[in-house]
Amino acid sequence: MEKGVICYLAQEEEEEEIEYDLQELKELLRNVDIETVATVVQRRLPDPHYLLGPGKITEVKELVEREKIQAVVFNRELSPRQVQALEDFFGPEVAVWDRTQVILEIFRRRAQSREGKIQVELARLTYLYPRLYGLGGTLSRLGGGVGTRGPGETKLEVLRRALRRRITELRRELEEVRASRDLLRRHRQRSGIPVVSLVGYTNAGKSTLLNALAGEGKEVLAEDRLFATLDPVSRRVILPSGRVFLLTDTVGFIKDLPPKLKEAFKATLEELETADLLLHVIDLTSPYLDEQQRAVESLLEELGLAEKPILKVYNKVDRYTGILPADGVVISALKKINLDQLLHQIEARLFPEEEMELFLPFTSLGKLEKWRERVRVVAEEYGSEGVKVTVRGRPEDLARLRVQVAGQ
Ligand SMILES: Nc1nc2c(ncn2[C@@H]2O[C@H](COP(=O)(O)OP(=O)(O)OP(=O)(O)O)[C@@H](O)[C@H]2O)c(=O)[nH]1
Ligand SMILES: [Mg+2]
Repeated sequence: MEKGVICYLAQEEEEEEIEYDLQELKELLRNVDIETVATVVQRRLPDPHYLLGPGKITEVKELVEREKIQAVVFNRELSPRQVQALEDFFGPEVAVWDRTQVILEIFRRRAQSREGKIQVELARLTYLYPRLYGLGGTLSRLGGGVGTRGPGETKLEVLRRALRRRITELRRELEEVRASRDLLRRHRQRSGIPVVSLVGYTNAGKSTLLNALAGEGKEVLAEDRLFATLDPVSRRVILPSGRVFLLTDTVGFIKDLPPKLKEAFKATLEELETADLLLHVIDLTSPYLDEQQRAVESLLEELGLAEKPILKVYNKVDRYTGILPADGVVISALKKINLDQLLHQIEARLFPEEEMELFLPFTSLGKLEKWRERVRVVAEEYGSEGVKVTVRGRPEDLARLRVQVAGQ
């Protein structure tokens, strides 16, 4: 682990929000092997050179030297000029990061599939492009691969051109990958299997739930790290009734996702458009449960998905002792608690019940008995020759009932 200091520039933020942001940024940093040993908060207008004020940033530098800190991390996106100025200020031994860069680095480490890798590289290059002033530490730290060093106008121009070319190339590749995925998706739609997508804040337990529902031998990566999942993964899940649906995992959401990343991950989130049902997985034990829930909801809204049927799934009840929420389903994906109820709810939403009216002569009334488990009688109206019953159940059960019991 490297040592890092977080520099937080606050303006309107309340104390509570600052605390939340700091926690989250610390968590993000843990994912790139940086341990936060100090945080510095300043409330002021952004300084054009150093983001924080000159006095404050000097204090930070003293701290960095005293504590032998290797990384200085800012909560806001730095402009190209600020990166340059800060790198000059702290010297070559110290890495200067902003939040976007941290998230990019996490994504880079996690990307597995072809599509995920392309998306991440695109996002990195797009982030990097305007920052190609000189060639400070940023470029080499971000991996480069487009040249090694050498300031000077011409070299810079060459580099920019190379970058532009690479970006165009990657966009084309991404189109290809997407096209083949569309094909896959169309196959799926034709097969008529309903699709359920897991959404939720990072670390809520989506991948764990996917594993728990899909059964043995088909595990996807689940670990106690943010953004464990970068690529959508689908598994077949069998309902108690024997019906099947596809369950799709997605990358975890996060508050204030940098716009560039949002664009880069569009393909992942596009997957959600074809979902018949979204399972919004919520970590009951998170002290930021409300913020996280809101972050997910507003992102869904931005993506035009707010109208989709959504089932809230409150997870990690095994570690929770507070008041249980009144809506949704409460489960533990890890300890497999209440998963049957969850499946039941999924089934009810994917295959809604219908109502049917039947006329039964008194002599046939007994036949209804053996159907009690599959359909429910919701109304009865007695006449002189028989009963008019209203039953609820799944469409195919109702159809069979009509034939067998009533012969109608
Ligand atoms: N105690 C407890 N821990 C859980 C439960 N479900 C998941 N976890 C833990 O929470 C952590 C995150 O789980 P993941 O399934 O990777 O979370 P995720 O939502 O897929 O995270 P991202 O892929 O980063 O978005 C892991 O350490 C899991 O073991 C649960 O029901 N109870
Ligand atoms: Mg996951």
